[in-house]
Amino acid sequence: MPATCRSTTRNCSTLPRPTSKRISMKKSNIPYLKRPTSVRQLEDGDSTPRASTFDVSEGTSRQADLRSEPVSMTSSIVENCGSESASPTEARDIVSDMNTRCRIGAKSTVLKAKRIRFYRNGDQYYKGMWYALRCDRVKTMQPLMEDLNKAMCDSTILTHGIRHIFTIDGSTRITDIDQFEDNCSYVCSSTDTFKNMDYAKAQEPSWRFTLTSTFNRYRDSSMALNSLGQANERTDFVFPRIITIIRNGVKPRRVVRHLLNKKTARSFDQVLTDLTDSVKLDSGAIRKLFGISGRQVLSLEDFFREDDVFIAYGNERTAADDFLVVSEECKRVPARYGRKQRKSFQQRHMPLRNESLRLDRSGSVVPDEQARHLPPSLEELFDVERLIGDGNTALVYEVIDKRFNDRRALKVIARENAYGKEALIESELRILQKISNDFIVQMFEYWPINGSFYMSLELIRDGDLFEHLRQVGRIEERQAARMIACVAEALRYLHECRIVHRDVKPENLLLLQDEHGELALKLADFGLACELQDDTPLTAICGTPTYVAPEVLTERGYNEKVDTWATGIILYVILCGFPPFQSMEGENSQAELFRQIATGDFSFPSPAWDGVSWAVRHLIICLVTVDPEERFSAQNVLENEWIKQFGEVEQEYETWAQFTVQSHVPNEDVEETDYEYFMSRRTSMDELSESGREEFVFQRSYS
Ligand SMILES: Nc1ncnc2c1ncn2[C@@H]1O[C@H](COP(=O)(O)OP(=O)(O)OP(=O)(O)O)[C@@H](O)[C@H]1O
Repeated sequence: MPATCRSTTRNCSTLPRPTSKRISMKKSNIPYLKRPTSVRQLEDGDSTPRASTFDVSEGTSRQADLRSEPVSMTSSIVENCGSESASPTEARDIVSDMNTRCRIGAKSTVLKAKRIRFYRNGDQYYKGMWYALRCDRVKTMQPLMEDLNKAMCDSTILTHGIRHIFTIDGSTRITDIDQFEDNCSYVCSSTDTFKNMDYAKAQEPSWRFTLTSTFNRYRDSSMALNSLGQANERTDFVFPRIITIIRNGVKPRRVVRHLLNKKTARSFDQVLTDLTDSVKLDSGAIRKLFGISGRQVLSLEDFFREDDVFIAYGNERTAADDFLVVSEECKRVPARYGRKQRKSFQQRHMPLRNESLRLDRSGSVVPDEQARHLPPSLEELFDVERLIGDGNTALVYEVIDKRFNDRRALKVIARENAYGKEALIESELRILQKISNDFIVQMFEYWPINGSFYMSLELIRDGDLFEHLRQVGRIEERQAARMIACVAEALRYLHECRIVHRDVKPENLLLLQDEHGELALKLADFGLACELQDDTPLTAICGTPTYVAPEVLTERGYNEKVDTWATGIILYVILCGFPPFQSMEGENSQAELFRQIATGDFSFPSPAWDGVSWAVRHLIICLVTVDPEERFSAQNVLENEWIKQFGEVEQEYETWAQFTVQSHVPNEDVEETDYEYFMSRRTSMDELSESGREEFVFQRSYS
């Protein structure tokens, strides 16, 4: 062995993990050789791998190298390797690799390989695989087939293995190794039927018409239709709809919510691309989608049928078990899946805890025990007492801060949930650091540790407004006025600071007793909050369906007024126990819900609203106003007579309010029973809020 090789071996084996090894190999104009498939094989004395594969997908620069230079060994690899660092295992592999190359260099100096590209029969999405065929090593078809089978087949692609190889035009079947020509492309197939297509024009799945299981059947029509272009795709059936995508894999699986509407669903292609980005399958692009009912998604319209929960696959196989939603996944999947169905929904009721729609903060499932285990540096500071809150992305614990012997809330966003959302979490932290107000939950400290985030917050002991409502059913006007004043105070402060909360809802309003023993509220969860820049309207679609403002859905651009819309919805809900906008289960509930929100069409049905003042109805109308310009601001709320008088206004004001409300809501069906109201409005729980558990239904009496 030449001296250079020996010294290389010694240097490489002592080096830690590489950072630039691959780059230096490229610089040396050596084609990018994959590590020999088996180190053992080399150590056993078979000093040269039969052939090395070149995966085109690994980078264009490598392909360029491959095409421009013949396979040869130069001492520059050896020298470059000496400047690298490698982990012990990797270093051993590198050494074997280098040894192999050096010995090759020593023995034969020049190795000429044929550079051949292999495609998969009928796979328009496969960019091909380069293969360096050294005829002195691969003398028959059998070892070549073995290599190709290893590199190109799996349980879903070419499942029967490669049995036939064709020239790129299908004119000839290759039966002898000598038939391969340098710089030519070939097609590998399991069957003897060649599929004629333009293999060189490989592209990522375009998703227009077909997916893999029906792939072959539809391929030709798909390609023909693709050429018609996106403009021809029908979208007249598109309406605002939230779909839930479950990533296939080990349970509990990642669950992602996605809003479809005219803007986000212009084409099947666009939806699949967006879903690929947010679902992040290990295997790359989404290639198959099935509705939870088992129906495969083959077109844009399939997203708007009865299924709104889908399982996403790349190249993985489907299994019946994938369609069963386990309990840890249920909290992010609409209630009707995996939970007991409600038998009756004849009365309107409070929604289930509402999940925020945050396209860019879709969470994953992290078991409580996992998040409960604090890192050592925090274990020194806190004793965890109990879990007090379970949000979309965070778990909140009551803890004792040992430094001050004081109770705090510790909000934990586990790494699994924080992954990819760091910027948003940091924005939440930035905003929380900036603000301080009596009506907002205070953050004291925070720690980003190993990808997880921990926030020490003011502890609010009496739970949240949602749970309170669940217990009491409805809140009387005097109390409601105090509560809404708290919300308005918090919002006035935030809006003055040019901050929009974007997720005001009962679940994010924490309860405490003020110094007079009255219930007060503090606003929490700034996970969706953002700062307004100049007068630029916000456009990101987020919020919670029951409370979301129409301008968010219609994507006209919005500002801080989305928070006062939500305040109006909350005021309505706390006074009667159900939200103003609801849609009927069994129909396309979200579409109906969003349609109602967009039109702002609601009323005060009897008997739930009997006995509720006209003054507060007037305030609700001023808040639940479709035009944000016309809608009350937080300041307007604080100046409102009903708020200022704690729900007990003068008769004169009440008479004026009655006149104004009745002229605004001329067709109010004051005589309706709940059931009649329900049927006439064709409303029910929206997809996110519908109750799958009886205990979440308000036990209200309308006497
Ligand atoms: N400071 C606090 N004191 C007491 N309980 C709290 C506190 N902060 C949050 N909680 C409880 O924990 C729950 C979840 O907290 P939070 O809403 O901040 O989590 P999240 O995952 O960011 O929420 P979301 O589901 O809206 O994304 C709240 O609904 C509330 O019940």
